[in-house]
Formats: sequence, structure tokens, C-alpha cells
Amino acid sequence: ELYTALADLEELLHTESLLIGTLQRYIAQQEHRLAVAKRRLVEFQKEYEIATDDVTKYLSNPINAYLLVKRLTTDWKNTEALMTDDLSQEVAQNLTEYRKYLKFPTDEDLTGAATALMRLQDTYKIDTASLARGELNGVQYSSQLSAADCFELGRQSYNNQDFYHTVLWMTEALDRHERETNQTDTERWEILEYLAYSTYMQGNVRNALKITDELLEIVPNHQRALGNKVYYESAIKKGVEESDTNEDTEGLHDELPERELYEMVCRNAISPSPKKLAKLKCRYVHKNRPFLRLAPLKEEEAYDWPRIVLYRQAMYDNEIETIKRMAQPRLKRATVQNYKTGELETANYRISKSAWLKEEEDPVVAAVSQRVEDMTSLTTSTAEELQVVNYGIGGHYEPHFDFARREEKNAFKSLGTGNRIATVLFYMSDVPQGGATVFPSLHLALWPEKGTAAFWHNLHSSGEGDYDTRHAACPVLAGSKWGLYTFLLNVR
Ligand SMILES: O=C(O)CCC(=O)C(=O)O
Ligand SMILES: [Fe+2]
Repeated sequence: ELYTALADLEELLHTESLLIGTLQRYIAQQEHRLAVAKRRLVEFQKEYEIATDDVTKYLSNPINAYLLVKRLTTDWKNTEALMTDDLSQEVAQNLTEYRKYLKFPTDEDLTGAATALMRLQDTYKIDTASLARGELNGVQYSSQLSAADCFELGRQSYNNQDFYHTVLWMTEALDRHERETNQTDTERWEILEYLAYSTYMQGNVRNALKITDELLEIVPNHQRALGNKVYYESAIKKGVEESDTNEDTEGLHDELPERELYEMVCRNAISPSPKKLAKLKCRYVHKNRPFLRLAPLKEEEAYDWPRIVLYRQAMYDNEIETIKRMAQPRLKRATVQNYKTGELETANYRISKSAWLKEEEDPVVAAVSQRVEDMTSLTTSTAEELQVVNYGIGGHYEPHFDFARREEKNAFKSLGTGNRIATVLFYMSDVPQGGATVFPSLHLALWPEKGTAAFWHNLHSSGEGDYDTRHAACPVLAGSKWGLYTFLLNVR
């Protein structure tokens, strides 16, 4: 899963540079070969013309007779070798070697990267055309997508049976195809075929028929399209009308499904009321602890109930660098616990890479761990190891609780401890766009800021889970997000 973290993508650039070199060498070789072949052709043609000009005269000359024989033996053998001698064999061998030791993304990576794009498109309500222009919320980031690129994204969605996005991307592909001057390999009718079927699957038979007619104008004997046309027409006759999927989502925010509320908070389209925010306080924490005496922690309330606090500049840049450096080689796709079996497994609702660090590994880890105690007044002796998390583009963690519910029998069994009383998370990077930590029911978003830590209790003092602490990590829209998390545990 290379697409899950930015760090791994860098290695793909190394792979690409070697491939570009190979392609360059291949072209140079082939061009040299063609140049030699062209020269030979000119020579052969010249001699042949002289010979046929006056055959008898030419052949009566013993030197010419010799040259003709030579041309068709040695010369032609050399030329034949030039034509058939497979230099590309060497290139092929090179490529096989590369496949063995270089990092290559898999088809699964491609699907993952495409799915990530769709997730961003939905969460941040980015229209397909701007995304294809390489624009994220008005900021130009990357190069444009071609009609062929959009077609490929549409095909990916189609293969995932995601007809909603297939329609969006095929429509964009069609639009770009029309405007592109050096029209790509993607034929217009191919786009139309995908578009028609997905439009039908989306419940719009009339449009599906219109698109199919357009296809048939280009390829009149397209068998599948002809079959579909008959089918769509009879469906319309039978009165299977398109279902109106435009549900009105007006109304009170709290009645919205969590998914929508979550995405709204991610987009900053909703936030706690000004009245709520006005009640929040800021203070400096001085305690008789070494770190705090040097630099008192700046504590800022982000929410009052449940109490969620932020500490600015809670981690130094050099600590961040050390921790990232230690974690980098150990990063692995993050897992979640199957609440029935207790097994750890990967899931699409959590896409990031993580690594664990032990206190004894480095003084920096111990120092940060100590700071967690200072901030929380809770002991870290029963805390889980510090977890470093790296989210790549589109990386996210959908709404969840950090504490285990009663029905989750096997939670924390291996640790031999109780439930997660509290969560502390340090942001080890800024995130240019997206990537907030959000609490959907509180309408609250914490925007990552390098060096800031967030802290909240997951359990009421009774030991019961606080359901208002349900939270999520919004998909990263631009850049990458680094976090350092620790969960403080109840002693059992
Ligand atoms: O990355 C974030 O902002 C939150 C992560 C989180 O909730 C978790 O790892 O449990
Ligand atoms: Fe969490």
C-alpha cells in the first residue's frame, strides 16, 4: 500500500527516474539502428539503379559481379542482423531486473489512489472540472488531467461499481476530449459507452438512451450499444422512470446523518456557535515539573464539555525531526481491531501508516512521554507506546471512539490493561488543506498545527465511555499529516 503515505511515494520517483533512463537508452539505440539502416538502404538502392540501368554492361564488369555477390552475402547478412538482432532483449532484461528490486505500485495502489481522489472530491465538495484542472479549493497545485486520465479514473470507479463517480469522470473525459487538440487514444465512443451504462445504473434511462444514440452515430454497428438501445427503449415504454435522487437535505444539522455532519465539519462548513466559543478559556500551566518550569504550557480550551484542550508549542522542532526519523523506516499500514474477533486488520475507513516508539529507545521519546504526564496529570506507565502516524493524500480515519465499548470483549487483552481514559495527540506537521481532527456531534474541528497537542478524556469519571468524544481524522487534501498519539489507560 504505497499510496497510504507520502514517504513511500518518494521512492516511486526514484523508480521512475530509472525507467526514464532506460527508455532514453532504448530510444537512442533504436535511433542509431534506424540511421544505419537508412544509410544501407541508400547504398543498396544506388547500386541497384546503376545495375538495372544497363544490366549486361554492369554484369560484364567482374568487379560489379563480385560486388553484387558480396551485397547479397556479407552486406545483406549484416543488414539482416541489424534488423532482427534484438537489442530490445537487453532492455527487457533490464526491466525485469528493475521489477525485482525497485518499488513499483500495484493495481491495488492505483485503485487506492483513485478512491482517495473520489473521497476528497466528496468530502470537500470539489467539482470534477476543477479537480481535473489540478485545482483544490481555488488553489492550483498540480498539472491538469487529460481526457485519458479522466477516462482512467472513470474506469476505476466503474470497476468498483461506483456508477456515481463513473458518470462524473466520464462526463469530464468527454468534455476534455472535445477540447483537446492532440486527441488521445481514448476514443469518444468508448467514453460514451461507459457513460451510457453508468447513467442507466444511476437510474436515468432517458439520458442513457440519448448517450447510446450518440454512440451509434459514431459506430453504427456497435453490437452492445444496439442491444442496450432496444433494452432502454422498452424500459422507457414500460414506464420505468428515473428515480429522483435529489433528496432535500435542508433541516436541522443535528438531524443530519453523521456522515454528512462529519464532512461538513471537515469542510469548515459548520462550527460551534459563537456563544459556545466565547465561554472557552486560555491559561498558562505552571506546575512543579522540570519542563514546565523552563517553559510553561499554554493551555487553550477548544471545547468545554467534553473538555478538549490544546497546548501550543508542546513539542520542539528538533524533537519532531528525531521522532519522524525514527519512525520513518518502521511505518506500516495502520490496522483496526475487529470488534467481534479482536483481530487486527486493515480497513478502508482508516488509511494511514503508523509505527510505535518505546520510551527507552531515545531520550526524546522519554521526554515527550514525560510531557504527556505533565499535561494530563495521568501516569504514562500504563499508556500504550507512542504511535507515530503519517497520513498521505486522501488518508483519513472515519468517526470512531478511542475507548472500547462493553461489547468489545477482547480490547486491550494483550496489554492487560483497562480502557483508554484519555487521548493525547501531537501534530507534527501543518497540513496545507484538510486533515482536521473533528468531533462531528460537537461541530468541532481541530486544525493541525506543527507542535500543538490536543488532549481529552474518553471516559466519564464513572468509567463509562463519553459518546460525545466520537471523532475522526478528515482526509488530507494537500500535503501530508504527521501525528504522534498516545492513549492513557486505566489500570485494571
Ligand atoms: O489523526 C487524527 O487527527 C486523529 C487520529 C485518531 O483519532 C486516532 O488515531 O485514534
Ligand atoms: Fe481516535
